[in-house]
Amino acid sequence: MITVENDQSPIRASRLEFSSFPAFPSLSDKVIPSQFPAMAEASRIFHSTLFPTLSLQLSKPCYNSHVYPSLSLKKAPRPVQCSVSTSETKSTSSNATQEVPWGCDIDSLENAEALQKWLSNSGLPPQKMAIDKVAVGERGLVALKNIRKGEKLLFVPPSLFITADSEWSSPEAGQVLKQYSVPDWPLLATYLISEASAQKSSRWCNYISALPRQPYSLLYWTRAELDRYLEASQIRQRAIERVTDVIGTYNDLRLRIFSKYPDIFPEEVFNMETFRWSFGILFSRLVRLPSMDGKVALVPWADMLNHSCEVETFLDYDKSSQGVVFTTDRAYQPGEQVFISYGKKSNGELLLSYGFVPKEGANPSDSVELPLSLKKSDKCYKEKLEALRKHGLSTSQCYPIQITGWPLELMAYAYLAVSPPSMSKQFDEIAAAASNKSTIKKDLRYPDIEEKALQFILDSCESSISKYSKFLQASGSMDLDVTSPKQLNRRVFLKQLAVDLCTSEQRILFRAQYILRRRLRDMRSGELRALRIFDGLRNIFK
Ligand SMILES: C[S@@+](CC[C@H](N)C(=O)[O-])C[C@H]1O[C@@H](n2cnc3c(N)ncnc32)[C@H](O)[C@@H]1O
Repeated sequence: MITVENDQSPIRASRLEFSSFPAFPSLSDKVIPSQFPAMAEASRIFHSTLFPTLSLQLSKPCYNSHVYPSLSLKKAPRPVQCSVSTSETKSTSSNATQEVPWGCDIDSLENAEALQKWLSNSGLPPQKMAIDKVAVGERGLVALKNIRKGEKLLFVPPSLFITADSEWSSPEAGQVLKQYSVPDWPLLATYLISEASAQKSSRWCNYISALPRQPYSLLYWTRAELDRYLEASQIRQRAIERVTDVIGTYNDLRLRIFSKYPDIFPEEVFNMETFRWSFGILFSRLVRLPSMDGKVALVPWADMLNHSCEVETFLDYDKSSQGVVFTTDRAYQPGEQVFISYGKKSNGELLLSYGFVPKEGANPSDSVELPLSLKKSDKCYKEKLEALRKHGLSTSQCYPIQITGWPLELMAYAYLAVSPPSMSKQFDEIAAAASNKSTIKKDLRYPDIEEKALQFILDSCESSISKYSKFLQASGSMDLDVTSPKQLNRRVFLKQLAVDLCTSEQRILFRAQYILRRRLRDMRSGELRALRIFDGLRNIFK
């Protein structure tokens, strides 16, 4: 989705309290306005609606993989099994080459003119921008006139939104899905395929023809590509989970609904490839509109805007003008590309949903997931695990680190990991502080084990850093083993994205490593000084 309610993203930590380097104060519960509701929300949909079993599949839960309440299909209370092979199966290996028979290549302006014409005939007011080829994002909206800072733009009326309430070209298909109370995301994914297959008889024909034939997102990376290029990054696991969710969603729809109505949902049209496409479109273009009670919608025209980490303006429904708008936070001159923000997302999240990585250092919201684990050899392993489980956590947790700090929950987890048996009475309190769900005081201090806790985080950072270094060193010689030029181009492109991501994630870890080493050095030299003073005093008294 185009804009995400980033802090509430299902994928990313919600409501983390960050402690910043070097003083560790906490910034808590900063809620950021949402625009392109993207990927994050999708995962919430999967986990919370159709597929109650999915969240249980995570063997190594990331920090908030479990935050979504579960709702289920009214007519299908039985849990759904999603079987996804983690090897390079047909469904994942062939996805790089298979394309749907609609949409277009976005490196050209094919179909863009027809889209603009259709939009103005369908109620889009005259615009100060037009679709054009751009340096960032291939196609985008470019200013036709001077645009002032603080100006409202777009005004896309609700009649042009695609929502869960939109009319179907095939009313029977819509009725069946409503009868099964299919949640918004799978419903919209099915709707898009249904309308695309209706071609000219769909009112969205011009819109669909201008959508990318193959949206950029990690949904289109094969399992082998994820393993090869993203081994060092936790985003690999998130991408696998997302692919699993999409395949599970499709299988669930097929088993429960499509197979019962083969005339309405023929497999030639409603299949894994078309669902990969429609979910790819939703992940990269769906908008969540806070001023419409969080309704999700595809908003033609608005979804031609590309993201910039430097702007802080989001799409939303404007009640006074009754349309989707955004307010510019800077001026634009004719010919300049106009940007919005897709939300405060890390580079990994941008790659996951939108298929791009911002330039190094350009994203102030960038973060990296640091995995932490309890040691199996810990004398209190069982007790600690119990305390963690009680608070919805596991022996392995990922916490996001930013260039400016890390969440207080991470420090709490580290305290728990290094706490000795004599602290067993505090395990519960510490585990609660390590969870983003609990509201208890997070800023714990245990001076006796602080050094050990910091060393534990440092060790985890260094172990992650070495994985990134290994990949980055090896990446230079990768990919020379392909035979076709097309395959080579694709690999070089994916590898570059992975190198950019890994470089940015490693950079954050280097910063954390520096801060941790400095703190440990200061603590140790302080201890040494105290010891010397103590020895000095002892000698005097002798
Ligand atoms: C909502 S669409 C924006 C319109 C899109 N460029 C098009 O031609 O259809 C989101 C997609 O635009 C591209 N995009 C957006 N912002 C970008 C950026 N800053 N850098 C590179 N690609 C970007 C990505 O392909 C992303 O999946």
